[in-house]
Amino acid sequence: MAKKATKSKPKPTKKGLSFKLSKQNKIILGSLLMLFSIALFFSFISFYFNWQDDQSLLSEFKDRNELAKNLLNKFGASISHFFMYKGFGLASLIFPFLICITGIYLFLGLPLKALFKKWIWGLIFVIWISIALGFFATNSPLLGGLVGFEMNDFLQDYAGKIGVLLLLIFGLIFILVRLFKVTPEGISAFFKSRKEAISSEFKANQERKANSKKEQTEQEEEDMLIRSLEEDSSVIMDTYTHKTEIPHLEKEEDISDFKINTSEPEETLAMEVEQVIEEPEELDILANKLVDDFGEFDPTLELGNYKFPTIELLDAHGATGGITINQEELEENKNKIVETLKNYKIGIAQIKATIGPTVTLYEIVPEAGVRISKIKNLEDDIALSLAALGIRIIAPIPGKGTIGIEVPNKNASIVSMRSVIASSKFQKAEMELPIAFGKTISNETFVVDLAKMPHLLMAGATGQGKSVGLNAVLTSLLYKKHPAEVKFILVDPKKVELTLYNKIERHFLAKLPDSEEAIITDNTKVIHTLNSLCIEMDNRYELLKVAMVRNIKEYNVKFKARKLNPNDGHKFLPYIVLVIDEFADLIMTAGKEVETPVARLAQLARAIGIHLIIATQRPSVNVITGIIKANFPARLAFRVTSKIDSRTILDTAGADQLIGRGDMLFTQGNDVTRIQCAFVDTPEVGKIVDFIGSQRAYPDAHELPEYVGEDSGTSLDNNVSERDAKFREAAEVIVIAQQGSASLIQRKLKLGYNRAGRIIDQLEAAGIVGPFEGSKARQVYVTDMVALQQILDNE
Ligand SMILES: Nc1ncnc2c1ncn2[C@@H]1O[C@H](COP(=O)(O)OP(=O)(O)OP(=O)(O)O)[C@@H](O)[C@H]1O
Repeated sequence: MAKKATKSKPKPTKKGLSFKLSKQNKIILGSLLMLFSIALFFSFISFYFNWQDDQSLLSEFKDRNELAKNLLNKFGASISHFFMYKGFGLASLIFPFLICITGIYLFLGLPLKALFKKWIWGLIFVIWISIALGFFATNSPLLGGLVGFEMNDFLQDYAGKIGVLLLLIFGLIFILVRLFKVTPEGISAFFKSRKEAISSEFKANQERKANSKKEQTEQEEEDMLIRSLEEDSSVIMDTYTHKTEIPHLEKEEDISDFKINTSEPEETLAMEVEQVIEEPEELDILANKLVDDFGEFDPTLELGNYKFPTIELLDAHGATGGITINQEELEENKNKIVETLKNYKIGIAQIKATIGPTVTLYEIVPEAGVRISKIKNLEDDIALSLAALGIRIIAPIPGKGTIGIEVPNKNASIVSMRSVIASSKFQKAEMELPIAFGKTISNETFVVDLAKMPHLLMAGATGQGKSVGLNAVLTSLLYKKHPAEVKFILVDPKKVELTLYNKIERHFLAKLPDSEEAIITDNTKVIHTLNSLCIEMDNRYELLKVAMVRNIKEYNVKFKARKLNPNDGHKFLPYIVLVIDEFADLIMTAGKEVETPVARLAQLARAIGIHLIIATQRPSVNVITGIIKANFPARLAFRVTSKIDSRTILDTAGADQLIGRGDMLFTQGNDVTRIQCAFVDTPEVGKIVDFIGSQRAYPDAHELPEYVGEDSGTSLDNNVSERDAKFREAAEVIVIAQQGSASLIQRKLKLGYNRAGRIIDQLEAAGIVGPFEGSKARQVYVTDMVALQQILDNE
């Protein structure tokens, strides 16, 4: 018994040790334990058949001439004698299992915490079985071992036979309830579960498993019992003869051991709760199975052979050797800056130059006590003395504590699209919609994610590089994205800038269902398209809501993992990039009809993957209205003609001092970055679209939802019964305001744009408002409420 106590104690020691073991050592120790458990198992089994013959050899262990019959010879005979005879009898068979499991845990490097629990339960089982067998199989004490026999003896001295029986029953209940979680409800649920739905059937399965485990152990016990009964008579003899020789057992110790063991399961219960937490994941099993069977959904599969454009399609534009530094020019500019500042009594402590593709940045650290505003005020004077256009003073440079003076290089070098596309920064960019704009003043490739912007406002006077900038954006996306992942909607009122992209209509463009051309050049169609995009946005939001995700990225991940059923309307959602060139022209002709859906899209479309790029020549306040500006945090300015225009677009001056030809300022909120836009020529774009266009395409351009517009009033019929329920209210709003616009109805009556549009049509048909007049609001034909009342009453 004393030995038993030492046997149960090493476990925590082993556990503590294993934390220090290296992986290799764990594998070695694990294998050793597994093999040892096998040896133990076979020697135990063998012991039952040969113990009588081998017993006499135990004292002659060292004698090599004596051989035992046990499968593992004298070692097997001795260790089995110790465990089975002097220990726990048949219950000792649990030890090889426990040792084997320990070996497996170590071998596989599994956490040893759960193992501890197994050992505790294993020991409880060993003791309970040993006492139970000692109690019931009094005729064959070998079944319960010496421990079972002595424990019974001891307990019966105090509690009598009935007391021990009750104790055993209590032990059994304890094991069933704590380990197998058997409850009266559980038992009845088990029988009912076959008739219940699949979820409860799962629970029933667990119980069934638990029950079958129980049956298995009982079966084993029975088998062993039968086998031992066959050897019955001789066992009694020997056991009794030995009884008198049994050394005194340290019963107190054993009992206290038991107490420790029974108190441990309290801790292990908490771990069982974890299994319950895992259950909700069952919901994903179907999706995981689908992924296992068919792999993740691949949106690019339909155009599986699509080849991305190659870098050779782009020109190097002579800029092969990088920037050539003109030392003389640098020195000259530096001297001029120092002199000019000296004239105004501003001393310089330090000066440093960073050479960019178009401009060189001179960073100045002024002497102590010089006011920054003084230098900033001298901007024009410094520009004059440097005799250069495009001087920009940044005082101070954010995060640096220096003052920057940007001076244009005499010979600006072109930043080719090829160089920025080939840059590792762009190639390795893990962004949703990466755009390589060009290079910064410190000659770094500037790459941003359109999906994060999430919309872009571009402005610049004519001929300053806007169209090239738009092409750079589109080219970047064409080089990085598969046709399944992004779709463009191109609005080009000038009809010449973006026509080239017609060739990739069936790959990359999206259009309205009834339109022939994908590139939109007429204003009415722009309004239809914008409204159609609003419908698409609402549809996408609905899909996201059903899928319980927050944005398009999560939605597509879920869809790819086959967790969303296409039969429920789910589909892979490509990003949609709407590009509007000459937005000013559009606002001038269509006014609110354009502004409202654009503002709506800009406000809401970020999460569902619709991104807007709006370019304008005239960044005046009536083009870039407050509502549009507020929703376009990312702004890009090429050279503009006035400080006011610069303020309108960037909220700061500076864009008026740029030098043109792709020199631009970009801001995404606070900092303004000066960038030289990458240059991509029309022939290069031509080559790229030819390359893509010559490949297999989708049957048609990506189709946008249908939108029924409100443009022509000629075919409207004045059917009173089909009027909108809010018709009268809308008419009153229009007459009171004397302004016939759909957006007014939308705002006042809190209606969707489409419904407001339909009401306007009905008002036109009823003769209350005039026809569509582009940017202007419709004329209101009814002057006051009395007249309106008469019209409506006479109908
Ligand atoms: N990034 C650049 N690098 C070098 N040169 C450029 C760059 N961008 C534009 N240019 C030069 O400026 C010219 C005009 O550019 P672009 O056609 O893009 O101007 P724009 O602003 O679109 O003019 P518009 O508004 O009249 O269409 C180009 O033909 C080219 O020579």
